[in-house]
Amino acid sequence: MKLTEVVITPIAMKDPPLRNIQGVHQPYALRSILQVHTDEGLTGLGETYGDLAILTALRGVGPRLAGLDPFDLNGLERIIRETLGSAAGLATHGLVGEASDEKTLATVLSAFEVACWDLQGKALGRPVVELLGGKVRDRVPYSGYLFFKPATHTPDPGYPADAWGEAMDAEGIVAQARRMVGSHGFKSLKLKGGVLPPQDEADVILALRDAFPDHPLRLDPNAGWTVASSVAVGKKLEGVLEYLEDPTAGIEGMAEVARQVSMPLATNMCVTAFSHLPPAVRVDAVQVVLSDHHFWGGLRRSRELAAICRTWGIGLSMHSNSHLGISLAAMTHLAGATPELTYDCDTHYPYLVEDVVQAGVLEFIDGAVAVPDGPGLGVELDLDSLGRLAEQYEKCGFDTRDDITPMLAVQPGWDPVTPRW
Ligand SMILES: O=C([O-])C(=O)C[C@H](O)[C@@H](O)C(=O)[O-]
Ligand SMILES: [Mg+2]
Repeated sequence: MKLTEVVITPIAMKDPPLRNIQGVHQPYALRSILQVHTDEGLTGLGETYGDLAILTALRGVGPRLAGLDPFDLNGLERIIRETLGSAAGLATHGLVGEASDEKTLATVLSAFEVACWDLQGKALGRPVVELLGGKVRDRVPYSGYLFFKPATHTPDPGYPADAWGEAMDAEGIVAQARRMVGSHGFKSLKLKGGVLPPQDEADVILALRDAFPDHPLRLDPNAGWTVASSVAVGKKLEGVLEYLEDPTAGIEGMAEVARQVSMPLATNMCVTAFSHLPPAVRVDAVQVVLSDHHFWGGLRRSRELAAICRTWGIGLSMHSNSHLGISLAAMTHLAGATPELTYDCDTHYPYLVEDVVQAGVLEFIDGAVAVPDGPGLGVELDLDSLGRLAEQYEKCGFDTRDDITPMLAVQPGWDPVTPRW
């Protein structure tokens, strides 16, 4: 089997005004959807960031893949490395640490690698989870991801407001959590912080603890705090959080906090590439790494990350950005075959109101998604929906994620500086 043609479609999907340290989500989140065709009539699917820089890099690689065997993942990496050359070092959005050549390569590789896994599974009539070694769990548990948010976007994007309403205080977040748990059955909760002053966010966590006495809780201010603030919150929430995620910036800063608080520290910001692991291990900066196949280089490399974490006694969790069903399917196959993943994975999926894959395969029951059992990723592209979201991309007026500009519309003069507190 040989690859013949790659079709890359940028899409825009409606996204609620979710707040974070960098500001607020734009009314549309951008993704790139890959269809990788073969001479045997099979099509492999991939999904990654939709930012123009990544889209351009993907488009540069696509035509170079003609003739490649989708089982030749080393060959895939070689071609991508050669093609990117000095185009590496592109900025990736989404609060996942600094850009680097290593990360650009990993991001571009991942998008095509997942499509190749999909093709391999389709060719063999086997789900991807079996190609990764088989299921270690039938259902993958996800955590309910809570966000501070206003009720509507500013300015009005011209479509009806999302169904979640405002959540800018403890009462709003507890109500959002009740709704998340009620509709999806999540058994753990993560609060995106970096929005209110740290002690207020700690109080929101305490309110969640009262409302959900048995749910493991996480708080993630995306490196918005100083070491001193991080330690103060860490002490206040001792015994309350299952982990504190990226309270402060950098390996050294995280190590300083880790020395003074009792709960594990987790990251998807200071350890986001293999080269970050040795310095982080040396100073015991993080006790949990959030994997993310989109920027760690795909499913194979995510398994390598899992092995390194196992070796060094580091816990493994999973990060997400706003994503569609192809990504959720890939995350679920990967987690389904990765025993080291002992924490519930993150997902933004409950905020999604439109998808490019058929309904009914990826459902949250008791907070978990069953590993799809169809060949490959087990999801099919809905071409009508893809066309509609592609049209939305053309009209939406964005080609790159930017949380700062819409925040300035909400609050003129707002200062994006970090650490903020
Ligand atoms: O765990 C994280 O750091 C994230 O999920 C990063 C994302 O960019 C999130 O903060 C968001 O979507 O606003
Ligand atoms: Mg995080």
